[in-house]
Amino acid sequence: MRAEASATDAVVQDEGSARLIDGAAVARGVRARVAEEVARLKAEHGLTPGLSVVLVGDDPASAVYVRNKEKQSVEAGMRGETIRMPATTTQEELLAVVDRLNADERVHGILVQMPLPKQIEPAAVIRGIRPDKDVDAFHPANVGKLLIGERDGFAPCTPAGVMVLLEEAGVPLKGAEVVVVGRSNIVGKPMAALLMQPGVDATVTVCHSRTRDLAAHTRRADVLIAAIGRGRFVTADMVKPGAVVIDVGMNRIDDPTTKTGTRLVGDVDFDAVRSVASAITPVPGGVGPMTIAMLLANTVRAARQLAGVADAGAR
Ligand SMILES: Nc1nc2c(c(=O)[nH]1)N[C@@H](CN(C=O)c1ccc(C(=O)N[C@@H](CCC(=O)O)C(=O)O)cc1)CN2
Repeated sequence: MRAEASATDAVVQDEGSARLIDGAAVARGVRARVAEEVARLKAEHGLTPGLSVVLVGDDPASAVYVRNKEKQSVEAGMRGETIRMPATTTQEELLAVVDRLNADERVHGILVQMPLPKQIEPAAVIRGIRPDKDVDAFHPANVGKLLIGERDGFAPCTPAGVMVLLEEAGVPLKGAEVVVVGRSNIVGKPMAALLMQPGVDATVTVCHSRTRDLAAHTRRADVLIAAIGRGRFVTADMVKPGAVVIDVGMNRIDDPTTKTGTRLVGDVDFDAVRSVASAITPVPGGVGPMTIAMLLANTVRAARQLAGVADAGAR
């Protein structure tokens, strides 16, 4: 199966402003392809892909993401489970659970939800997950494989989702100037690696909080990817007219006009940038929904690889 599922209605256009890249619609397409592949694996190989998510503590946002991961994996026909552990869990206790999942043949994908409580070192937990079940693709073995282009590893879900959005929106990348703002291990760095892959062939610049004259870099971008974690950081004057703008940010800000008193904004000043860009992802409804869709796609691939079943799309 190819994750680059064909989705209808990926792009919506309003007069006089940038096309909206509809991540929710593209994610639905990816999930539909995942469900088809799960049905095939069950029927032809008696194989049910299994995803186990571990949630430590009671971060309210994490609880929502984890619930959606289980719900969407079950809807796709997979075996989905959530293991909930208290906020007082020690690193050893968490590693013991990870070890059990590593050894469980019904489990093909393991994910430990981030952030973790302070007493637990995320790097130690990530290293504890078997690389061939590491569907988050945070393990150094998968990071390395991505960088050197070994295709049996996994790509992290959020940047992999951005690649699918760009493809669905028909954005040309070969030789294009792509500027990534943000250098995190989860988004910025793997995003740059995916864009540099042979066959994609973008020219990539990675900027960050210490970059001198950031706007001089961002204004050169044909495709600008904002992943710096600061609300509405990218303003209209930082964007080249006609650029494609992908907003990976998710920042909750106070808004007394809403029922909850807060609102989600991206790293891009959406209303202003929309009148300069040619296409843009909204927040919410842009990159966010792709994260879980790509997690399901990675889990199906893990199941296939662990069982030695060929990719139907590659036959
Ligand atoms: N182990 C991991 N932990 C975390 C990851 C991850 O990929 N692996 N990413 C984020 C959280 N996350 C998934 O875990 C995630 C974030 C956002 C969305 C999403 O669909 N967002 C919606 C808006 C949701 C809202 O209203 O709050 C959107 O942007 O439209 C899905 C998954 C950190 N932890």
